[in-house]
Amino acid sequence: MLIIKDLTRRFGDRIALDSLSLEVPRGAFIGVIGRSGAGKSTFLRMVNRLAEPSSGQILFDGTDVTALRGRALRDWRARCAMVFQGFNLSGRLDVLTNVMMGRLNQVPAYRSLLQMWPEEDRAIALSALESLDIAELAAQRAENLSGGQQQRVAIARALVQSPEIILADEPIASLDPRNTKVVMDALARINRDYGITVLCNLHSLDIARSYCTRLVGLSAGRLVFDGAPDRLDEAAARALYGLEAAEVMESAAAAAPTRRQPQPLHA
Ligand SMILES: Nc1ncnc2c1ncn2[C@@H]1O[C@H](COP(=O)(O)OP(=O)(O)OP(=O)(O)O)[C@@H](O)[C@H]1O
Repeated sequence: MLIIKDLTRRFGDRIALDSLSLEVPRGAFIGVIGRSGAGKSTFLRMVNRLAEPSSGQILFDGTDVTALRGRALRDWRARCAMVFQGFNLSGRLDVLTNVMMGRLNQVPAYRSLLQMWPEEDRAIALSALESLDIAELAAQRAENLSGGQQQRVAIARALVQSPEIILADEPIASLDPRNTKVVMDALARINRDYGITVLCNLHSLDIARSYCTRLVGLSAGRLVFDGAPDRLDEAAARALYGLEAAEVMESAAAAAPTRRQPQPLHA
């Protein structure tokens, strides 16, 4: 169980996240929604400790994550893998090496520098690529892939960390609708098949409602909604999206009303 207690982050006078408290059970698929600047990225980055809280606590299975230092902090970062909007791959390296980078926590640094990856890590990386249906891309340079393929490589890299949580920060923001579906289906499948908790920042309410089992809505750093997607009514949408609420609700209603079942990546 991930427990967030009164988590707050200030940047000077500005409060990016304001006393957020949440309990996230294992295996949840949570969509973090809200307008630009609501505090979604700041929240996810603090869970991974890429950003430091100004106050408050993050607990995971009883461990105080906010107090971790050194090796224990590196281990935590391996247990809650991040997936970014911009993929963060090394474009000139091949796909397999990019994925094996996710094993760095388990491999001495000199081995990765010398490209001396243990056979076992190669096998783990290949198997992660297979589970995302992109094993045939293993030898290609990452920069030659489409956005959707690159994001699946980034998800494979997250998977080989054997994480308990995946923190996906706008993973589909730069993708077209087809690749959006491929990437969201991949996250849904990982959540379902491996029981990995997923926290996913999303701009699109339509996508959030289709894929997530619970929505956490932030507005100006404060929690204004926490519940099942079908409980997000017009009043909650107004609290989240202000004047744009009607527009956002309309486009979400026009899309599939029920939670999408993940489809095979290449049906
Ligand atoms: N490093 C920083 N320095 C100063 N202010 C920051 C910094 N990072 C975030 N902020 C501010 O904190 C607030 C929350 O930002 P955050 O990026 O978490 O929002 P968001 O909901 O993820 O937005 P978006 O959807 O546009 O990515 C914003 O007002 C932002 O300007």
